[in-house]
Amino acid sequence: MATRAKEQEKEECRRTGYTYEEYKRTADWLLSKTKYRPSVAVVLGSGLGGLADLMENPVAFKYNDIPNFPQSTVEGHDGQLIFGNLNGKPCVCMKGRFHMYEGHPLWKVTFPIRIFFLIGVRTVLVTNAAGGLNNEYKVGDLMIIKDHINMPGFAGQNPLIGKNDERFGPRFPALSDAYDKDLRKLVLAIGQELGHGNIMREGVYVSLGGPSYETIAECIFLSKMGADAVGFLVQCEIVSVM
Ligand SMILES: O=P(O)(O)O[C@H]1O[C@H](CO)[C@@H](O)[C@H]1O
Ligand SMILES: Nc1nc2[nH]cnc2c(=O)[nH]1
Repeated sequence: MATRAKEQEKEECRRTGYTYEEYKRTADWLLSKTKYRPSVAVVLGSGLGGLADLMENPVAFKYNDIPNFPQSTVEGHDGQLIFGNLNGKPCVCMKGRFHMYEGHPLWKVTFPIRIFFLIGVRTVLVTNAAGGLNNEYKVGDLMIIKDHINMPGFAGQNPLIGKNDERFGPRFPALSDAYDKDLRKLVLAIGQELGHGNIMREGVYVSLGGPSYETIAECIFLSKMGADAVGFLVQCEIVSVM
């Protein structure tokens, strides 16, 4: 690797985040390239990228082309940010997300959420492929997250570590209502209306760092702790802006 690139990588590792101006630069770049001004963002996890193909009049940006944007390295995560209309409503979709196990620090994993905030998004729907822990769940069930257990947080890994910028939220955000009650009710009601009531669940998501999946002993432990499903870091995306 060239010396300059190496130096840049080291510098990135030393950081705990971008400056507000750096986030703003990315947000302004996107706003200058599209006329869409979405208030809703959807993060599409493994196997769920197909939703972006339903967007009308899409305007797509490869993550590589967006200033400061991290790169997707996981199979099935396309690495595109797509603006367009979903059912007539302007939305922005992330086709592919970032994970800690790819080597990204958490402030980079959550980078797009701060960009969404700066472009005017106020509702974020986060999706992900997770492992079921609740014995009553079946393969293919859809669980709405009502609360989470942040295991990496117990070990000092949190996207909010570092100097706090109040423009993104308080130093100590309360998480007793991290997942909007009305939105959860709405998703359940729509699921039922569409005839999917039999696969709809509401539960607690526990996040681990990955990439190795859980042992049987770990699944028993996580389930006893109160978790219904397990995956690799979704909730940290939620808390990066409060
Ligand atoms: O939907 P995504 O974000 O890819 O998440 C799930 O899928 C990947 C592999 O199973 C893991 O990252 C897991 O958390
Ligand atoms: N951590 C984790 N992620 C998953 N994604 C899909 N299945 C699983 C699983 O069993 N565990």
